[in-house]
Amino acid sequence: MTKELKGIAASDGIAVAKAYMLVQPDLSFTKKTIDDTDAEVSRFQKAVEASNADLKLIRDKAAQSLGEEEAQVFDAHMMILADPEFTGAIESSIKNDSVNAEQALSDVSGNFISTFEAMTDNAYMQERAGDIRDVTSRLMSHLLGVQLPNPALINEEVVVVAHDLTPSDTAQLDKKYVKAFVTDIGGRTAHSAIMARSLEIPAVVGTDDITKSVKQDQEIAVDGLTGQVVVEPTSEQTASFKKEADDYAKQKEEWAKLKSSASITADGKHFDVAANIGTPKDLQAVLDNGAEAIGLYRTEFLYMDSSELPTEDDQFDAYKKVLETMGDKPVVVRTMDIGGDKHLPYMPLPEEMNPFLGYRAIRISLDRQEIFRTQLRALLRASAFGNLRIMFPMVATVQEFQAAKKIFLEEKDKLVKAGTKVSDDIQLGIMIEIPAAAVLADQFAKYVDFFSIGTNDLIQYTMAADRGNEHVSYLYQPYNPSILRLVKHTIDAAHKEGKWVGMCGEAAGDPIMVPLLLGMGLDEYSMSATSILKVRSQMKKLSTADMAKVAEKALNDSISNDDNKKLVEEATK
Ligand SMILES: C=C(OP(=O)(O)O)C(=O)O
Ligand SMILES: [Mg+2]
Repeated sequence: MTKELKGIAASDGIAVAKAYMLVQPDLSFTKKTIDDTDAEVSRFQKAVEASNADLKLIRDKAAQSLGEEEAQVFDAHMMILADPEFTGAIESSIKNDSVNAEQALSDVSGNFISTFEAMTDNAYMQERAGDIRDVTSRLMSHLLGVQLPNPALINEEVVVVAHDLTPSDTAQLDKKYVKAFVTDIGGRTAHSAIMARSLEIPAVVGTDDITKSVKQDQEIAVDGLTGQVVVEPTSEQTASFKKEADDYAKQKEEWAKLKSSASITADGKHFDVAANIGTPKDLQAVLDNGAEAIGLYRTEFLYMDSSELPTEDDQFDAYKKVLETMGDKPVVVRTMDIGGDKHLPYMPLPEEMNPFLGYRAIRISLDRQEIFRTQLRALLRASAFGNLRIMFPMVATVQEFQAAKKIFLEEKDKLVKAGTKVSDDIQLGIMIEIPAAAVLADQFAKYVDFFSIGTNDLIQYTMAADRGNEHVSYLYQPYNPSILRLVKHTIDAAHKEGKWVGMCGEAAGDPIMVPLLLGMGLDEYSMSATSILKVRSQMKKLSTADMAKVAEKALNDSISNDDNKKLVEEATK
Protein backbone atom coordinates (compact mmCIF):
# COMPACT_ATOMS: atom_id res chain seq x y z
CA MET A 1 0.00 0.00 0.00
CA THR A 2 1.20 3.47 -0.84
CA LYS A 3 2.67 5.35 2.10
CA GLU A 4 4.07 8.87 2.12
CA LEU A 5 6.74 10.13 4.51
CA LYS A 6 8.49 13.43 4.93
CA GLY A 7 12.08 13.75 6.08
CA ILE A 8 14.95 16.22 5.88
CA ALA A 9 16.20 16.82 2.34
CA ALA A 10 19.88 15.96 2.73
CA SER A 11 21.31 15.50 -0.75
CA ASP A 12 19.86 16.76 -4.05
CA GLY A 13 18.48 14.38 -6.65
CA ILE A 14 15.54 12.07 -7.27
CA ALA A 15 15.37 8.30 -7.55
CA VAL A 16 12.85 5.47 -7.79
CA ALA A 17 14.10 1.93 -7.10
CA LYS A 18 13.67 -1.16 -4.92
CA ALA A 19 14.34 -0.82 -1.19
CA TYR A 20 17.44 -2.47 0.24
CA MET A 21 17.08 -2.81 4.00
CA LEU A 22 20.40 -2.08 5.68
CA VAL A 23 18.94 -3.05 9.04
CA GLN A 24 20.34 -5.45 11.60
CA PRO A 25 17.92 -8.38 12.06
CA ASP A 26 16.81 -9.61 15.48
CA LEU A 27 19.45 -12.11 16.62
CA SER A 28 17.88 -13.02 19.96
CA PHE A 29 17.47 -16.71 20.88
CA THR A 30 16.44 -18.93 23.77
CA LYS A 31 18.74 -21.23 25.64
CA LYS A 32 17.95 -24.94 25.12
CA THR A 33 19.19 -28.20 26.59
CA ILE A 34 20.41 -30.55 23.85
CA ASP A 35 20.47 -34.37 23.97
CA ASP A 36 21.97 -35.07 20.58
CA THR A 37 25.05 -32.85 20.92
CA ASP A 38 26.77 -34.43 17.87
CA ALA A 39 23.93 -33.22 15.65
CA GLU A 40 24.14 -29.79 17.28
CA VAL A 41 27.90 -29.60 16.63
CA SER A 42 27.29 -30.44 13.01
CA ARG A 43 24.58 -27.73 12.80
CA PHE A 44 27.18 -25.28 14.15
CA GLN A 45 29.76 -26.48 11.60
CA LYS A 46 27.30 -25.81 8.79
CA ALA A 47 26.87 -22.23 10.08
CA VAL A 48 30.69 -21.88 10.02
CA GLU A 49 30.80 -23.06 6.39
CA ALA A 50 27.99 -20.74 5.34
CA SER A 51 29.64 -17.79 7.10
CA ASN A 52 32.90 -18.56 5.36
CA ALA A 53 31.17 -18.60 1.99
CA ASP A 54 29.57 -15.18 2.73
CA LEU A 55 32.88 -13.71 3.77
CA LYS A 56 34.72 -14.95 0.67
CA LEU A 57 32.14 -13.25 -1.55
CA ILE A 58 32.17 -10.03 0.45
CA ARG A 59 35.94 -9.99 0.52
CA ASP A 60 36.22 -10.31 -3.27
CA LYS A 61 33.64 -7.61 -3.82
CA ALA A 62 35.32 -5.28 -1.31
CA ALA A 63 38.72 -5.83 -2.96
CA GLN A 64 37.24 -4.80 -6.33
CA SER A 65 35.29 -1.78 -5.17
CA LEU A 66 37.27 -0.50 -2.19
CA GLY A 67 40.77 -1.89 -2.64
CA GLU A 68 42.89 -4.66 -1.21
CA GLU A 69 43.61 -2.90 2.10
CA GLU A 70 39.93 -2.44 2.99
CA ALA A 71 39.24 -6.05 2.01
CA GLN A 72 41.72 -7.35 4.56
CA VAL A 73 39.32 -6.83 7.45
CA PHE A 74 37.36 -9.79 6.04
CA ASP A 75 40.51 -11.94 6.04
CA ALA A 76 40.68 -11.26 9.76
CA HIS A 77 37.07 -12.50 10.08
CA MET A 78 37.84 -15.67 8.13
CA MET A 79 40.85 -16.31 10.33
CA ILE A 80 38.63 -16.23 13.40
CA LEU A 81 36.34 -18.82 11.80
CA ALA A 82 39.37 -20.99 11.07
CA ASP A 83 40.78 -20.64 14.59
CA PRO A 84 40.26 -23.88 16.56
CA GLU A 85 40.62 -21.95 19.82
CA PHE A 86 37.41 -20.12 18.98
CA THR A 87 35.30 -22.70 17.11
CA GLY A 88 36.73 -25.58 19.19
CA ALA A 89 35.67 -23.84 22.40
CA ILE A 90 32.13 -23.48 21.05
CA GLU A 91 31.96 -27.16 20.06
CA SER A 92 33.27 -28.19 23.50
CA SER A 93 30.67 -26.03 25.18
CA ILE A 94 27.85 -27.65 23.14
CA LYS A 95 29.11 -31.10 24.19
CA ASN A 96 30.12 -30.42 27.79
CA ASP A 97 27.24 -28.10 28.73
CA SER A 98 24.60 -29.82 26.54
CA VAL A 99 23.42 -26.45 25.27
CA ASN A 100 22.28 -25.29 21.85
CA ALA A 101 24.83 -23.81 19.45
CA GLU A 102 23.40 -20.28 19.85
CA GLN A 103 24.02 -20.38 23.61
CA ALA A 104 27.50 -21.86 23.24
CA LEU A 105 28.41 -19.24 20.64
CA SER A 106 27.12 -16.43 22.80
CA ASP A 107 29.01 -17.69 25.91
CA VAL A 108 32.33 -18.28 24.18
CA SER A 109 32.34 -15.09 22.12
CA GLY A 110 31.30 -13.11 25.21
CA ASN A 111 34.41 -14.44 27.00
CA PHE A 112 36.70 -13.57 24.10
CA ILE A 113 35.23 -10.08 23.75
CA SER A 114 35.58 -9.21 27.42
CA THR A 115 39.17 -10.53 27.51
CA PHE A 116 40.14 -8.42 24.47
CA GLU A 117 38.30 -5.35 25.64
CA ALA A 118 40.08 -5.48 29.00
CA MET A 119 43.43 -4.94 27.21
CA THR A 120 43.09 -1.18 27.39
CA ASP A 121 46.75 -0.57 26.61
CA ASN A 122 46.62 -2.63 23.43
CA ALA A 123 44.57 -0.97 20.68
CA TYR A 124 45.21 -3.89 18.30
CA MET A 125 43.67 -6.45 20.65
CA GLN A 126 40.77 -4.12 21.47
CA GLU A 127 40.01 -3.92 17.79
CA ARG A 128 39.88 -7.74 17.63
CA ALA A 129 36.86 -7.55 19.96
CA GLY A 130 34.99 -5.78 17.17
CA ASP A 131 35.97 -8.52 14.72
CA ILE A 132 34.69 -11.23 17.10
CA ARG A 133 31.41 -9.35 17.41
CA ASP A 134 31.01 -9.21 13.63
CA VAL A 135 31.82 -12.90 13.19
CA THR A 136 29.44 -13.82 16.03
CA SER A 137 26.55 -11.96 14.37
CA ARG A 138 27.23 -13.71 11.09
CA LEU A 139 27.33 -17.17 12.69
CA MET A 140 24.22 -16.37 14.74
CA SER A 141 22.31 -15.26 11.64
CA HIS A 142 23.01 -18.61 9.97
CA LEU A 143 22.05 -20.57 13.09
CA LEU A 144 18.77 -18.63 13.33
CA GLY A 145 18.11 -18.71 9.59
CA VAL A 146 17.85 -14.92 9.21
CA GLN A 147 19.75 -12.77 6.72
CA LEU A 148 22.35 -10.17 7.58
CA PRO A 149 22.50 -7.21 5.22
CA ASN A 150 25.60 -7.30 3.01
CA PRO A 151 25.76 -3.88 1.31
CA ALA A 152 29.02 -4.83 -0.40
CA LEU A 153 27.09 -7.45 -2.41
CA ILE A 154 24.46 -5.10 -3.87
CA ASN A 155 24.47 -5.64 -7.62
CA GLU A 156 21.26 -3.98 -8.81
CA GLU A 157 19.77 -0.51 -8.52
CA VAL A 158 18.42 0.10 -5.01
CA VAL A 159 17.44 2.71 -2.48
CA VAL A 160 19.28 1.91 0.76
CA VAL A 161 17.03 2.16 3.83
CA ALA A 162 18.69 2.33 7.26
CA HIS A 163 18.07 3.51 10.79
CA ASP A 164 21.25 5.58 10.48
CA LEU A 165 24.38 5.46 8.37
CA THR A 166 27.82 6.07 9.78
CA PRO A 167 30.33 7.97 7.62
CA SER A 168 32.11 4.66 6.96
CA ASP A 169 28.84 2.93 5.90
CA THR A 170 28.27 5.82 3.51
CA ALA A 171 31.78 5.58 2.09
CA GLN A 172 31.09 1.96 1.14
CA LEU A 173 27.98 2.69 -0.91
CA ASP A 174 28.58 1.99 -4.58
CA LYS A 175 27.09 4.90 -6.53
CA LYS A 176 26.53 2.67 -9.54
CA TYR A 177 23.84 0.72 -7.70
CA VAL A 178 22.81 2.87 -4.76
CA LYS A 179 20.45 5.41 -6.31
CA ALA A 180 19.48 7.06 -3.01
CA PHE A 181 19.33 6.48 0.71
CA VAL A 182 16.73 7.16 3.37
CA THR A 183 17.24 6.97 7.14
CA ASP A 184 15.17 7.16 10.32
CA ILE A 185 17.50 9.59 12.08
CA GLY A 186 20.10 12.22 11.21
CA GLY A 187 20.28 15.84 10.14
CA ARG A 188 21.41 17.80 7.07
CA THR A 189 24.85 18.49 8.47
CA ALA A 190 25.58 15.00 9.84
CA HIS A 191 28.68 13.66 8.12
CA SER A 192 26.82 10.90 6.29
CA ALA A 193 24.62 13.59 4.66
CA ILE A 194 27.67 15.65 3.74
CA MET A 195 29.26 12.58 2.17
CA ALA A 196 26.08 11.77 0.25
CA ARG A 197 26.30 15.23 -1.31
CA SER A 198 29.90 14.77 -2.36
CA LEU A 199 29.09 11.30 -3.77
CA GLU A 200 26.02 12.84 -5.49
CA ILE A 201 23.71 10.23 -3.98
CA PRO A 202 20.24 11.70 -3.33
CA ALA A 203 19.33 11.36 0.36
CA VAL A 204 16.51 12.00 2.79
CA VAL A 205 17.32 11.65 6.50
CA GLY A 206 15.36 11.93 9.73
CA THR A 207 12.09 10.34 8.48
CA ASP A 208 11.57 8.83 11.96
CA ASP A 209 10.31 5.42 10.88
CA ILE A 210 11.24 4.57 7.28
CA THR A 211 12.73 1.26 8.48
CA LYS A 212 9.28 0.27 9.78
CA SER A 213 7.40 1.61 6.75
CA VAL A 214 9.06 -0.34 3.98
CA LYS A 215 10.10 -3.95 3.37
CA GLN A 216 12.98 -5.38 1.38
CA ASP A 217 12.40 -5.06 -2.40
CA GLN A 218 9.31 -2.83 -2.16
CA GLU A 219 9.46 0.08 -4.57
CA ILE A 220 10.37 3.43 -3.06
CA ALA A 221 10.56 6.94 -4.53
CA VAL A 222 12.91 9.50 -2.98
CA ASP A 223 13.13 13.24 -3.54
CA GLY A 224 16.33 14.60 -2.01
CA LEU A 225 15.34 18.16 -2.99
CA THR A 226 12.15 18.28 -0.93
CA GLY A 227 12.56 15.44 1.59
CA GLN A 228 9.54 13.56 0.22
CA VAL A 229 9.57 9.74 0.27
CA VAL A 230 6.84 7.47 -1.12
CA VAL A 231 6.71 3.73 -0.47
CA GLU A 232 4.99 1.75 -3.26
CA PRO A 233 4.18 4.88 -5.29
CA THR A 234 1.16 4.84 -7.63
CA SER A 235 1.94 4.98 -11.34
CA GLU A 236 1.02 8.69 -11.36
CA GLN A 237 3.40 9.37 -8.47
CA THR A 238 6.21 7.45 -10.18
CA ALA A 239 5.62 9.46 -13.36
CA SER A 240 5.73 12.71 -11.42
CA PHE A 241 8.98 11.73 -9.64
CA LYS A 242 10.49 10.79 -13.01
CA LYS A 243 9.44 14.12 -14.52
CA GLU A 244 11.01 15.97 -11.63
CA ALA A 245 14.19 13.92 -12.11
CA ASP A 246 14.27 14.96 -15.80
CA ASP A 247 13.73 18.63 -14.94
CA TYR A 248 16.51 18.46 -12.40
CA ALA A 249 18.85 16.86 -14.95
CA LYS A 250 18.05 19.69 -17.42
CA GLN A 251 18.70 22.29 -14.76
CA LYS A 252 22.05 20.67 -14.07
CA GLU A 253 22.93 20.88 -17.78
CA GLU A 254 22.28 24.64 -17.66
CA TRP A 255 24.49 25.05 -14.61
CA ALA A 256 27.22 22.96 -16.25
CA LYS A 257 27.73 25.71 -18.83
CA LEU A 258 29.30 27.83 -16.07
CA LYS A 259 32.00 25.28 -15.34
CA SER A 260 34.89 27.38 -16.68
CA SER A 261 33.55 30.81 -15.65
CA ALA A 262 34.62 32.79 -12.60
CA SER A 263 31.96 33.49 -9.94
CA ILE A 264 30.97 37.11 -10.56
CA THR A 265 27.94 38.97 -9.22
CA ALA A 266 25.61 41.17 -11.28
CA ASP A 267 27.58 44.22 -10.07
CA GLY A 268 30.88 42.73 -11.17
CA LYS A 269 32.36 41.52 -7.86
CA HIS A 270 34.36 38.32 -7.90
CA PHE A 271 34.19 35.73 -5.11
CA ASP A 272 35.97 32.41 -4.81
CA VAL A 273 33.51 29.53 -4.91
CA ALA A 274 35.44 26.60 -3.52
CA ALA A 275 34.93 22.91 -2.81
CA ASN A 276 34.95 20.83 0.36
CA ILE A 277 36.66 17.47 -0.02
CA GLY A 278 37.22 14.45 2.22
CA THR A 279 39.80 12.50 0.19
CA PRO A 280 41.82 12.86 -3.02
CA LYS A 281 39.09 10.67 -4.61
CA ASP A 282 36.81 13.73 -4.50
CA LEU A 283 39.13 15.69 -6.82
CA GLN A 284 37.33 14.57 -9.95
CA ALA A 285 34.11 16.23 -8.78
CA VAL A 286 36.11 19.36 -7.87
CA LEU A 287 37.43 19.60 -11.44
CA ASP A 288 34.09 18.62 -13.03
CA ASN A 289 32.35 21.42 -11.15
CA GLY A 290 34.96 24.11 -11.83
CA ALA A 291 35.89 24.93 -8.21
CA GLU A 292 38.07 28.03 -7.83
CA ALA A 293 39.81 26.63 -4.75
CA ILE A 294 39.53 23.94 -2.11
CA GLY A 295 38.17 25.70 0.95
CA LEU A 296 38.11 22.67 3.22
CA TYR A 297 39.98 19.38 2.98
CA ARG A 298 38.67 17.27 5.88
CA THR A 299 41.80 15.21 6.50
CA GLU A 300 40.20 13.05 9.19
CA PHE A 301 38.80 10.79 6.44
CA LEU A 302 42.38 9.83 5.60
CA TYR A 303 42.70 8.57 9.16
CA MET A 304 39.26 6.93 9.11
CA ASP A 305 39.86 5.10 5.81
CA SER A 306 42.92 3.41 7.20
CA SER A 307 43.32 0.46 9.57
CA GLU A 308 46.12 2.21 11.46
CA LEU A 309 47.45 5.76 11.83
CA PRO A 310 48.51 6.87 8.35
CA THR A 311 52.26 7.36 8.09
CA GLU A 312 53.88 10.67 7.24
CA ASP A 313 54.59 9.40 3.73
CA ASP A 314 50.98 8.19 3.19
CA GLN A 315 49.79 11.62 4.19
CA PHE A 316 52.40 13.42 2.13
CA ASP A 317 51.27 11.49 -0.98
CA ALA A 318 47.62 12.43 -0.43
CA TYR A 319 48.32 16.13 0.24
CA LYS A 320 50.75 16.38 -2.68
CA LYS A 321 48.18 14.86 -5.02
CA VAL A 322 45.57 17.42 -3.98
CA LEU A 323 47.98 20.37 -4.19
CA GLU A 324 49.40 19.35 -7.56
CA THR A 325 45.94 18.78 -9.01
CA MET A 326 44.84 22.27 -7.96
CA GLY A 327 47.99 23.97 -9.33
CA ASP A 328 48.19 27.55 -8.08
CA LYS A 329 44.63 27.56 -6.74
CA PRO A 330 44.48 27.74 -2.91
CA VAL A 331 43.96 24.51 -0.96
CA VAL A 332 42.87 24.89 2.67
CA VAL A 333 43.79 21.72 4.53
CA ARG A 334 42.20 21.27 7.93
CA THR A 335 44.20 19.25 10.45
CA MET A 336 42.59 16.09 11.87
CA ASP A 337 39.10 16.66 13.31
CA ILE A 338 38.49 13.34 15.04
CA GLY A 339 35.89 12.93 17.79
CA GLY A 340 32.19 13.82 17.82
CA ASP A 341 30.69 11.46 15.19
CA LYS A 342 34.08 10.61 13.63
CA HIS A 343 35.97 7.71 15.20
CA LEU A 344 39.17 5.84 14.57
CA PRO A 345 38.80 2.13 15.28
CA TYR A 346 42.50 1.88 16.12
CA MET A 347 42.48 4.87 18.49
CA PRO A 348 39.85 4.18 21.12
CA LEU A 349 38.69 7.44 22.68
CA PRO A 350 37.31 7.58 26.21
CA GLU A 351 33.55 6.97 26.53
CA GLU A 352 32.03 10.42 26.87
CA MET A 353 28.65 11.75 27.93
CA ASN A 354 28.89 14.54 25.36
CA PRO A 355 31.30 13.55 22.59
CA PHE A 356 30.57 16.71 20.58
CA LEU A 357 31.71 18.73 23.60
CA GLY A 358 34.54 16.42 24.42
CA TYR A 359 37.97 15.27 23.46
CA ARG A 360 38.18 16.11 19.77
CA ALA A 361 39.94 17.94 16.95
CA ILE A 362 42.64 20.43 18.04
CA ARG A 363 42.20 19.25 21.63
CA ILE A 364 43.45 15.78 20.64
CA SER A 365 46.16 17.26 18.38
CA LEU A 366 47.62 19.40 21.17
CA ASP A 367 47.45 16.48 23.59
CA ARG A 368 48.73 13.70 21.29
CA GLN A 369 51.43 15.82 19.72
CA GLU A 370 53.21 12.96 17.96
CA ILE A 371 50.14 12.52 15.73
CA PHE A 372 49.85 16.28 15.10
CA ARG A 373 53.55 16.74 14.35
CA THR A 374 53.48 13.89 11.82
CA GLN A 375 50.57 15.53 10.04
CA LEU A 376 52.24 18.96 10.03
CA ARG A 377 55.48 17.51 8.65
CA ALA A 378 53.59 15.80 5.84
CA LEU A 379 51.81 19.07 5.07
CA LEU A 380 55.00 21.12 5.16
CA ARG A 381 56.74 18.72 2.77
CA ALA A 382 53.73 18.81 0.44
CA SER A 383 53.61 22.63 0.54
CA ALA A 384 56.35 22.78 -2.09
CA PHE A 385 53.86 21.39 -4.64
CA GLY A 386 51.08 23.98 -4.62
CA ASN A 387 49.30 26.77 -2.77
CA LEU A 388 48.79 25.36 0.73
CA ARG A 389 46.89 26.96 3.59
CA ILE A 390 46.48 25.17 6.92
CA MET A 391 43.49 25.48 9.22
CA PHE A 392 42.93 24.22 12.77
CA PRO A 393 39.50 22.85 13.75
CA MET A 394 37.47 23.57 16.93
CA VAL A 395 39.70 26.32 18.25
CA ALA A 396 38.11 27.90 21.34
CA THR A 397 40.92 30.09 22.66
CA VAL A 398 43.70 32.25 21.23
CA GLN A 399 46.15 30.18 23.29
CA GLU A 400 45.15 27.01 21.43
CA PHE A 401 45.92 28.71 18.14
CA GLN A 402 49.24 29.97 19.46
CA ALA A 403 50.20 26.51 20.75
CA ALA A 404 49.34 24.95 17.38
CA LYS A 405 51.29 27.63 15.51
CA LYS A 406 54.31 27.12 17.75
CA ILE A 407 54.35 23.39 16.97
CA PHE A 408 53.96 24.18 13.27
CA LEU A 409 56.94 26.56 13.36
CA GLU A 410 59.08 24.04 15.26
CA GLU A 411 58.41 21.36 12.65
CA LYS A 412 59.04 23.83 9.83
CA ASP A 413 62.34 24.86 11.36
CA LYS A 414 63.49 21.24 11.69
CA LEU A 415 62.63 20.49 8.06
CA VAL A 416 64.32 23.62 6.77
CA LYS A 417 67.47 22.81 8.77
CA ALA A 418 67.45 19.32 7.28
CA GLY A 419 67.39 20.87 3.80
CA THR A 420 63.80 19.91 2.93
CA LYS A 421 62.03 22.28 0.57
CA VAL A 422 58.96 23.89 2.15
CA SER A 423 56.87 26.85 1.06
CA ASP A 424 57.56 30.09 2.87
CA ASP A 425 54.10 31.59 2.65
CA ILE A 426 51.76 29.03 4.15
CA GLN A 427 48.80 30.89 5.65
CA LEU A 428 47.59 29.60 9.03
CA GLY A 429 43.92 30.01 9.89
CA ILE A 430 41.21 28.66 12.13
CA MET A 431 37.71 27.38 11.82
CA ILE A 432 35.18 29.67 13.49
CA GLU A 433 32.78 27.02 14.75
CA ILE A 434 32.75 27.58 18.51
CA PRO A 435 30.74 30.63 19.64
CA ALA A 436 33.62 31.74 21.92
CA ALA A 437 35.86 32.14 18.87
CA ALA A 438 33.19 34.03 16.92
CA VAL A 439 32.60 36.42 19.81
CA LEU A 440 36.34 37.01 20.21
CA ALA A 441 37.01 37.19 16.46
CA ASP A 442 38.44 40.72 16.78
CA GLN A 443 41.27 39.37 18.97
CA PHE A 444 41.79 36.18 16.97
CA ALA A 445 42.06 38.27 13.78
CA LYS A 446 45.30 39.81 15.05
CA TYR A 447 46.99 36.41 15.16
CA VAL A 448 45.60 34.32 12.30
CA ASP A 449 45.89 34.73 8.52
CA PHE A 450 42.26 33.82 7.82
CA PHE A 451 38.99 32.49 9.21
CA SER A 452 36.70 29.86 7.79
CA ILE A 453 33.26 29.81 9.40
CA GLY A 454 32.01 26.30 10.13
CA THR A 455 28.28 26.84 10.40
CA ASN A 456 27.50 23.16 10.94
CA ASP A 457 29.09 23.28 14.36
CA LEU A 458 28.65 27.01 15.00
CA ILE A 459 24.86 26.57 14.71
CA GLN A 460 24.81 23.40 16.82
CA TYR A 461 26.80 25.05 19.61
CA THR A 462 25.03 28.42 19.47
CA MET A 463 21.54 26.89 19.48
CA ALA A 464 22.58 23.99 21.77
CA ALA A 465 21.04 21.56 19.25
CA ASP A 466 22.81 18.36 18.18
CA ARG A 467 23.41 18.57 14.43
CA GLY A 468 22.58 14.89 13.92
CA ASN A 469 19.36 14.74 15.94
CA GLU A 470 16.19 15.02 13.85
CA HIS A 471 14.08 15.88 16.92
CA VAL A 472 15.87 19.21 17.29
CA SER A 473 16.59 19.77 13.60
CA TYR A 474 14.15 22.71 13.60
CA LEU A 475 16.84 24.56 15.55
CA TYR A 476 19.27 24.27 12.66
CA GLN A 477 18.59 27.92 11.78
CA PRO A 478 21.33 29.42 9.63
CA TYR A 479 19.36 32.63 8.99
CA ASN A 480 18.46 33.22 12.62
CA PRO A 481 19.68 36.76 13.43
CA SER A 482 21.77 35.34 16.31
CA ILE A 483 23.80 33.26 13.85
CA LEU A 484 23.93 36.05 11.28
CA ARG A 485 25.29 38.47 13.89
CA LEU A 486 28.08 36.05 14.82
CA VAL A 487 28.91 35.66 11.12
CA LYS A 488 28.85 39.42 10.49
CA HIS A 489 30.98 40.13 13.54
CA THR A 490 33.52 37.55 12.35
CA ILE A 491 33.66 39.04 8.84
CA ASP A 492 34.03 42.62 10.07
CA ALA A 493 36.66 41.67 12.66
CA ALA A 494 38.77 39.90 10.01
CA HIS A 495 38.47 42.72 7.49
CA LYS A 496 39.51 45.26 10.08
CA GLU A 497 42.81 43.40 10.40
CA GLY A 498 43.13 42.93 6.63
CA LYS A 499 42.40 39.18 6.80
CA TRP A 500 40.07 37.18 4.57
CA VAL A 501 37.05 35.12 5.70
CA GLY A 502 35.51 32.06 4.13
CA MET A 503 32.68 29.78 5.09
CA CYS A 504 32.95 26.01 4.74
CA GLY A 505 29.86 24.88 6.66
CA GLU A 506 26.93 23.66 4.60
CA ALA A 507 25.27 27.10 4.81
CA ALA A 508 27.85 28.47 2.33
CA GLY A 509 26.03 26.67 -0.49
CA ASP A 510 22.50 27.40 0.74
CA PRO A 511 20.50 29.51 -1.76
CA ILE A 512 18.91 31.60 1.01
CA MET A 513 22.20 32.15 2.83
CA VAL A 514 24.30 33.07 -0.22
CA PRO A 515 22.52 36.44 -0.81
CA LEU A 516 22.92 37.30 2.89
CA LEU A 517 26.60 36.36 2.86
CA LEU A 518 27.21 38.47 -0.26
CA GLY A 519 25.53 41.33 1.57
CA MET A 520 27.72 40.83 4.63
CA GLY A 521 30.94 40.76 2.59
CA LEU A 522 32.07 37.12 2.96
CA ASP A 523 35.10 36.52 0.73
CA GLU A 524 35.10 32.80 0.02
CA TYR A 525 32.27 30.22 -0.22
CA SER A 526 33.23 26.58 0.18
CA MET A 527 30.73 23.75 -0.30
CA SER A 528 30.12 20.23 -1.60
CA ALA A 529 31.52 20.32 -5.14
CA THR A 530 28.09 19.41 -6.47
CA SER A 531 26.61 22.72 -5.23
CA ILE A 532 29.21 24.99 -6.88
CA LEU A 533 27.59 25.55 -10.26
CA LYS A 534 24.19 26.22 -8.71
CA VAL A 535 25.73 28.92 -6.48
CA ARG A 536 27.76 30.42 -9.33
CA SER A 537 24.60 30.69 -11.39
CA GLN A 538 22.79 32.35 -8.46
CA MET A 539 25.62 34.87 -7.84
CA LYS A 540 25.41 36.06 -11.45
CA LYS A 541 21.92 37.37 -10.76
CA LEU A 542 22.65 39.16 -7.46
CA SER A 543 24.11 42.58 -6.73
CA THR A 544 26.19 42.89 -3.56
CA ALA A 545 24.94 46.47 -2.99
CA ASP A 546 21.30 45.28 -3.01
CA MET A 547 22.13 42.30 -0.82
CA ALA A 548 23.89 44.56 1.70
CA LYS A 549 20.54 46.25 2.32
CA VAL A 550 18.78 42.90 2.70
CA ALA A 551 21.48 41.69 5.11
CA GLU A 552 21.17 44.90 7.12
CA LYS A 553 17.46 44.20 7.65
CA ALA A 554 18.03 40.53 8.40
CA LEU A 555 20.62 41.41 11.04
CA ASN A 556 18.79 44.25 12.74
CA ASP A 557 15.05 44.11 12.16
CA SER A 558 14.12 40.47 12.16
CA ILE A 559 13.43 38.13 15.04
CA SER A 560 13.45 34.77 13.29
CA ASN A 561 14.97 32.37 10.82
CA ASP A 562 11.67 32.15 8.94
CA ASP A 563 11.27 35.93 8.65
CA ASN A 564 14.71 36.14 7.13
CA LYS A 565 14.00 33.30 4.75
CA LYS A 566 10.92 35.15 3.48
CA LEU A 567 12.87 38.42 3.32
CA VAL A 568 15.51 36.87 1.04
CA GLU A 569 12.91 35.05 -1.08
CA GLU A 570 11.07 38.34 -1.66
CA ALA A 571 14.25 40.28 -2.39
CA THR A 572 15.61 37.76 -4.90
CA LYS A 573 12.39 36.78 -6.68
C1 LIG B 1 32.66 22.61 8.15
C2 LIG B 1 32.48 22.22 9.39
O1 LIG B 1 33.18 21.16 9.92
P1 LIG B 1 32.59 19.69 10.02
O2 LIG B 1 31.29 19.65 9.25
O3 LIG B 1 33.60 18.77 9.46
O4 LIG B 1 32.39 19.54 11.49
C3 LIG B 1 31.49 22.86 10.26
O5 LIG B 1 31.41 22.56 11.45
O6 LIG B 1 30.72 23.69 9.71
MG1 LIG C 1 32.96 21.38 12.42
